[in-house]
Amino acid sequence: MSADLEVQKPIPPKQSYTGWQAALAEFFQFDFYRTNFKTETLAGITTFMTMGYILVVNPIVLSNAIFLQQPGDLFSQLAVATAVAAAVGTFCMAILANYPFGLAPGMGTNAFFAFSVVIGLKIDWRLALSCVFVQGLIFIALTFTDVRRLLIVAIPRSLKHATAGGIGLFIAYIGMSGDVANGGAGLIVANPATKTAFGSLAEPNTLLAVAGLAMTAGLVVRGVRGALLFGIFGTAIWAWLFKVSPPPQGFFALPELPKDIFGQAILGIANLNSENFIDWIAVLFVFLFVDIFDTIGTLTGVGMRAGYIGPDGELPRANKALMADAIGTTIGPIFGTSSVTAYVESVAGVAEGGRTGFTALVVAGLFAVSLFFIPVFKAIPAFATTPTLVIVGAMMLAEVKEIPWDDISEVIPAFLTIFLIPLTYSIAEGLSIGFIAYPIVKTCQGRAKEVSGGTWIIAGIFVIRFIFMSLRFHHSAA
Ligand SMILES: Nc1nc2[nH]cnc2c(=O)[nH]1
Repeated sequence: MSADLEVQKPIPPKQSYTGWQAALAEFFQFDFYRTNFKTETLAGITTFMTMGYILVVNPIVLSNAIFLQQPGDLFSQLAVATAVAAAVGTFCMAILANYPFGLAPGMGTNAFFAFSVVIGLKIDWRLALSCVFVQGLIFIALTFTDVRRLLIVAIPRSLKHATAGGIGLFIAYIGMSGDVANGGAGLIVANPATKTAFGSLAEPNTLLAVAGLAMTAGLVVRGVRGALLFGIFGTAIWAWLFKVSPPPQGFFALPELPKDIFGQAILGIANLNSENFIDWIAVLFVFLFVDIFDTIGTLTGVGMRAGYIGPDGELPRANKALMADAIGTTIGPIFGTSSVTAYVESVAGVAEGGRTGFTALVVAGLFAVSLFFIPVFKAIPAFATTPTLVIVGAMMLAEVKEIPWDDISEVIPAFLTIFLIPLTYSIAEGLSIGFIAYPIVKTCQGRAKEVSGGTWIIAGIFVIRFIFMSLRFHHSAA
């Protein structure tokens, strides 16, 4: 990222720990990454705070589709399923891959699950969960075959930078476009004539999000440690003091075990019959595609920001990171939630200095603990995370400076990727359009030889997928 946007932080000196702290520091390679417990813990809390909204939003989305008598009646069980899936996936990321990435059910696929698959295609929610489960198993198998690592290598370098930049816009868009009715900032709102428009500063959520942004930006530019986290808590406290959103109504609450959903993903396979089989397979491939490319896009984009991607374009330990994601995706539906993915919000912790799996361990621990403190997390309004998401988005966008802007054959695919990731609300869609454009533009310029075999193959698969999707779903997936 560019030096003028970077929050300049001194590199912490090597630490000398003893006992269990030394063992942990060695396991997570603190010396190699020049980090320490304080930085990693702060980073973990920051990432968790920016992701925490999923504990409330995911159950809201899924409870439109997963219910017994009426929508919403399994909300509490879905909240527990969300926390367990996020904790397990993130824990695997910490232990297997030593990366500071938080994982949770993705916001793209949960809406696709609820509105397109269960409500639109009328596939029973148990059967839809079985789809996610089987997709997770295929994901694990693919990781063993090394296919996914090869996919990462096949992404042209300019598209990797473009994905990082696109994620920057995406994360800021997530932060600004949350619905006021759900505690969001409402800075960008839906508009029937123009699709989107500027919200209203007469809305208290919006006004406080803007004030929080000014405060957080002030802290960040002055290089205050923990600025992003202060931004979240500061904005939330203002919201409570000004009675814009209610303060925590309690502290501790025993979680409701997901007894009505647990295991349905496996039992649900029994509902498969000759009538729904084709749709089930089609949905399975959509989940698989979105999950693989969302994860790869996120790992590459956030990995670039954290400085893991070397000049060879490879992400070290990619297969382990992908395996953590695949395990999360396989376990999630057993508890009752849609695919788990590496979260773009992880970049907030990276911006706070988080570099190792210890950051992820803190995130996983907080997700596990959150099971008992749902009232507190429920009280932090989504708009309190807007300042952090916007500032981190600005930091990530700086990645696009690495794109060779004077070479139009690199610029067109890169631009399409940057532009479409936020506007389609999908890293996978933005990346796939860039992938298709890349060989086309290069060939038109007479430079087809510069395109690797892997890029041609993936672009071909994407073309087939788009044709298939438009025939089967009439609209794009998550
Ligand atoms: N990568 C990623 N990050 C997210 N953050 C919120 N939703 C998503 C998602 O679907 N994918």
